[in-house]
Amino acid sequence: MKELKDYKGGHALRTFNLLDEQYHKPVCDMHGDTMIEIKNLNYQYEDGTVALQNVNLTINKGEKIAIMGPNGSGKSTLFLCLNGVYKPTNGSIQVNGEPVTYNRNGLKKLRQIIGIVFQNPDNQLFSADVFQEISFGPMNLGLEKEVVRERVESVLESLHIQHLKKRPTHFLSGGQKKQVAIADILAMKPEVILFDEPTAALDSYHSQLVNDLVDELCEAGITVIQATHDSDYAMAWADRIIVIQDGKVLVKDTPQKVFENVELRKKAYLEEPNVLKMYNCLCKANIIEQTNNPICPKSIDELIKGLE
Ligand SMILES: Nc1ncnc2c1ncn2[C@@H]1O[C@H](COP(=O)(O)OP(=O)(O)OP(=O)(O)O)[C@@H](O)[C@H]1O
Repeated sequence: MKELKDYKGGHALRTFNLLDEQYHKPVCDMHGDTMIEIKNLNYQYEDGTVALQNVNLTINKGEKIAIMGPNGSGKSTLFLCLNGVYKPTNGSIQVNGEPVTYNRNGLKKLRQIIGIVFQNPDNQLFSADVFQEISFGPMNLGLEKEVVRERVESVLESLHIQHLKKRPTHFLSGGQKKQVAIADILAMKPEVILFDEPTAALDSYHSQLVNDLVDELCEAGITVIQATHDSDYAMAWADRIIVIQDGKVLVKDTPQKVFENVELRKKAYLEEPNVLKMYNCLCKANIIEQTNNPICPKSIDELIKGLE
């Protein structure tokens, strides 16, 4: 069993036990194996709104993907298609090489593989108390009561929220609801987790908790796809950024390539990451020689280390 680092200040998620029966996949270099293949995906809402148009994407196992784009560009709709809440109007989605089927069994199988943490936890939590809430998914999988209990306890412990176990879900604070919504999904042990703006409405302490958890999941080999408006975070965290606008994929590339494209940033209302601003200033002042260092580091920490 591999254990991850203890968290700064000892306050956060403690260790997340990897490679126990928690996850199916061992920690290894899984990049390169296709996890999700989306072909010509279109989605139109009942009122006629076309939310996704001709989306083509390949997402590899273990990849860290940030989905960015202005409000209303189609990020949440894409997530809901990936989790089978919406059936594409046209096009197809393959997961682990198999096309998604929209009957009961097909959707059950899909949701075991792909979990979604909704932007607003009130759309996700519906059980009377936290224990019941987190048990719901594993119970639905038909697991033994004792196995379900163990899974719930383990997830509560990993997230450091054992104290919430008996609390009514509707009395929880926004940050606590978000943690329980994440626990819901972890208890299902998915291979892919979709986080729809996971730190929106969280204070900096709880944002850090969520970001630390995401890092642990990635280290465990889970494929994580996050919708975010935070350029600094996406620059530092993502392997690739997919930019969506008006339901279409504008670009899918490394964070550096995406953010260095000034036209694209303007078009998609993406903020310039601070590290890139600083890098450009240092290049202009000849403190960094751009010819020798043509790629902007992903974070200010890395940039400073490079100057030492
Ligand atoms: N239930 C619905 N019925 C009709 N149109 C919808 C519905 N839900 C979303 N839309 C529309 O679909 C488009 C894409 O919305 P979506 O929520 O996917 O965008 P988003 O990129 O996630 O936005 P945000 O960054 O604001 O969360 C928008 O034009 C939105 O108004």
